[in-house]
Amino acid sequence: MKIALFGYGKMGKMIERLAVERGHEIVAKIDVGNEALDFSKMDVAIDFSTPDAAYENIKSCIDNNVPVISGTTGWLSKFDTIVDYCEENEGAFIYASNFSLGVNIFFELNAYLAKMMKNLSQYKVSLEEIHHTQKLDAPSGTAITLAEGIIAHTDYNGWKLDEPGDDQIGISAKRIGDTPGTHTVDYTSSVDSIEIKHTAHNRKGFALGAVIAAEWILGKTGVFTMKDVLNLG
Ligand SMILES: NC(=O)C1=CN([C@@H]2O[C@H](COP(=O)(O)OP(=O)(O)OC[C@H]3O[C@@H](n4cnc5c(N)ncnc54)[C@H](OP(=O)(O)O)[C@@H]3O)[C@@H](O)[C@H]2O)C=CC1
Ligand SMILES: O=C(O)C1=N[C@H](C(=O)O)C[C@H](O)C1
Repeated sequence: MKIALFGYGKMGKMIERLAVERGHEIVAKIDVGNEALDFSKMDVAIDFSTPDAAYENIKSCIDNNVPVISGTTGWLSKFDTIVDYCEENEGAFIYASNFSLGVNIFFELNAYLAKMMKNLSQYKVSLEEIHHTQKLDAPSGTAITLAEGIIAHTDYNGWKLDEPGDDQIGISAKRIGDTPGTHTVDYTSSVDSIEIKHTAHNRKGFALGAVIAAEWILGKTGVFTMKDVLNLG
């Protein structure tokens, strides 16, 4: 498979390594604008760029009939627009705030726990995410997906960084050293706490998930999720 990498930073380089190990070829490594790109050489594009760049990168892939996988976080105000654009233009697109198998299992566990906690008003939920100091966005995309997973199954009305209202899920975002990504969901009452936690030890799980998603989307049309790719739940 001929893969174009939009974003050749920490994730782009890790994806290159794993993709080549799986027998794929990297035909483009794009770090800035994409004016001179030859889309006809690409079977699939993988975008791990920046919050400012992701929307245009994804749109240009759809415009050129190249299936696109995006893991870039921090651009979700434009997500619905891209979904509509992809459907109108019969493109192929997968976004995931986190491509690792472990986090996608964690998302299922989070939803299951939220359903059990729905009527237990003595417990207040909160989220914590810890990442490396170069991360541009806060809270992390993964923390937002976790919050949305809880909101879908409880009476919480939204989430907020730090100091949440009574009906909001508080998210604490910490930036420490080179931390690849740690997410904790905590339910606390006056007598005890229940915590579930996912810790990434490195970026390999994210990168492998993105390459598997790229292999899966080839030949398909539509907007998909990692739940489709991994056949979870
Ligand atoms: N969904 C998931 O599983 C995961 C998502 N992420 C997300 O992926 C994104 C990238 O993460 P990471 O690799 O760590 O970040 P890096 O900062 O290491 O890499 C981002 C790269 O994008 C480049 N870039 C800037 N502008 C453009 C553009 N217009 N088109 C293409 N590339 C561009 C940057 O180049 P330059 O340095 O020259 O500006 C840089 O090389 C982040 O949003 C992060 O949150 C990260 C890990 C897992
Ligand atoms: O920026 C990162 O590094 C990561 N970003 C994603 C996020 O915002 O959730 C996924 C992972 O946690 C690493």
